[in-house]
Amino acid sequence: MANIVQFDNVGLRYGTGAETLSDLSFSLMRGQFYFLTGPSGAGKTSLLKLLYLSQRPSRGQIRMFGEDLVTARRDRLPAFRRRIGVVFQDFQLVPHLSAFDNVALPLRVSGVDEREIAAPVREMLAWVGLEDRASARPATLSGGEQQRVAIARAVIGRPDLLVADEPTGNVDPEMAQRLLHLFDGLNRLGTTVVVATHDLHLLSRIGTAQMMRLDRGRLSDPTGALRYPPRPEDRSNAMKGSS
Ligand SMILES: Nc1ncnc2c1ncn2[C@@H]1O[C@H](COP(=O)(O)OP(=O)(O)OP(=O)(O)O)[C@@H](O)[C@H]1O
Repeated sequence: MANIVQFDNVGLRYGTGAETLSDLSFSLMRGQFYFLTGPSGAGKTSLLKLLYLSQRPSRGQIRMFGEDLVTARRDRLPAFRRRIGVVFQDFQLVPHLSAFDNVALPLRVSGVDEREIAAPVREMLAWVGLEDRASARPATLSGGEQQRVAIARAVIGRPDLLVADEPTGNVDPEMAQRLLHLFDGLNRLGTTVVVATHDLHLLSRIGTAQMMRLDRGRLSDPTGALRYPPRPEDRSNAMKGSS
């Protein structure tokens, strides 16, 4: 399995304060599902911001899709971003666009023919239970409805990497289950999925998911599964397991 993201000794500091994230070294594998957990303030959103390129690290190296992000030219970043679907904690819907046009946005940005946009957008809105609200502006939608529009927008372009920040925080358990099913389906098509959540109930739903746990800006990785390169003892354990 190829890795799609690799962090080496990454740190993030906002302004002149202490580091919010420290010594992050891990890789994310293509087609794998990850849950990111940890207490409030541990740095989950900050780590996701590094993943969806809204923050640059203060130190260390990040490789994504085989390229070094830290040294990449700024004009390369939009091309990277088009490969990443993001469900923001505060949704970040475009206020003057309808639910339909918000969901259509990634397809239009990627230059998909206008005649090929309506069907998938309607299908996606139906999946998240909003087929009747296609023409509604975000301000007229409830928090949970806005969240579902945000999710539909994040997944419609079948991104290589999906990053979701508490994507089920505003919906009931039944809808949470349905949305997770959507992520799972996308993951089965090859998208690497990273979901930050406090919802322990969700974690048990994807049996193949790996856990990433942040505590005060550091990743605890008891299994060594995220470590790159593997520690010698992980390598020998893996060899023992395969014999
Ligand atoms: N733009 C910023 N400027 C300064 N400090 C920030 C900024 N964003 C986050 N922080 C600080 O970084 C730390 C980690 O915040 P972050 O939002 O990443 O945590 P979190 O694990 O996502 O929390 P929660 O679960 O409550 O959403 C917090 O102490 C926060 O105050």
